[in-house]
Amino acid sequence: MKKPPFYKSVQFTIKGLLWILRNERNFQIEIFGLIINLFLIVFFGLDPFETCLILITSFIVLITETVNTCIEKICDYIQPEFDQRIGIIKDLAGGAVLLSVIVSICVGTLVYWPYLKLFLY
Ligand SMILES: Nc1ncnc2c1ncn2[C@@H]1O[C@H](COP(=O)(O)OP(=O)(O)OP(=O)(O)O)[C@@H](O)[C@H]1O
Repeated sequence: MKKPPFYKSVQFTIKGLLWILRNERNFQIEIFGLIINLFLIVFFGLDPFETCLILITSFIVLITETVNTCIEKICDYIQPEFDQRIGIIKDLAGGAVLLSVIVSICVGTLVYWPYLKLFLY
């Protein structure tokens, strides 16, 4: 198959991201989380290092969710019936999302806590 031009490849990837945004509830929730983080970054005036930490961990969650959805789609395509091996593959992919969410909560707590303390007391 002939390789599409670069701008076409970019169009395909944007199509993929729009698809996941329209169809996957977890991805929508995580995008909402990113929007809240963007608001908090501006509200608390985080420094560049803290901003990078929050953005990197937020995007790691979105990336793992995208890969998880991709793995689920492949699994459903190759084995629509119940299969224990498919079950463990999907559980592992879901586990990767959970790990990324845990690290983003830890980083978020460490970064925001000093600002929250100042804001509350
Ligand atoms: N074909 C299958 N065979 C065996 N177990 C399956 C199969 N499909 C799904 N499962 C089990 O059900 C769980 C949920 O799978 P499903 O495809 O519904 O993902 P989901 O609910 O959309 O997950 P996520 O919230 O991560 O998007 C899997 O983690 C797995 O344990």
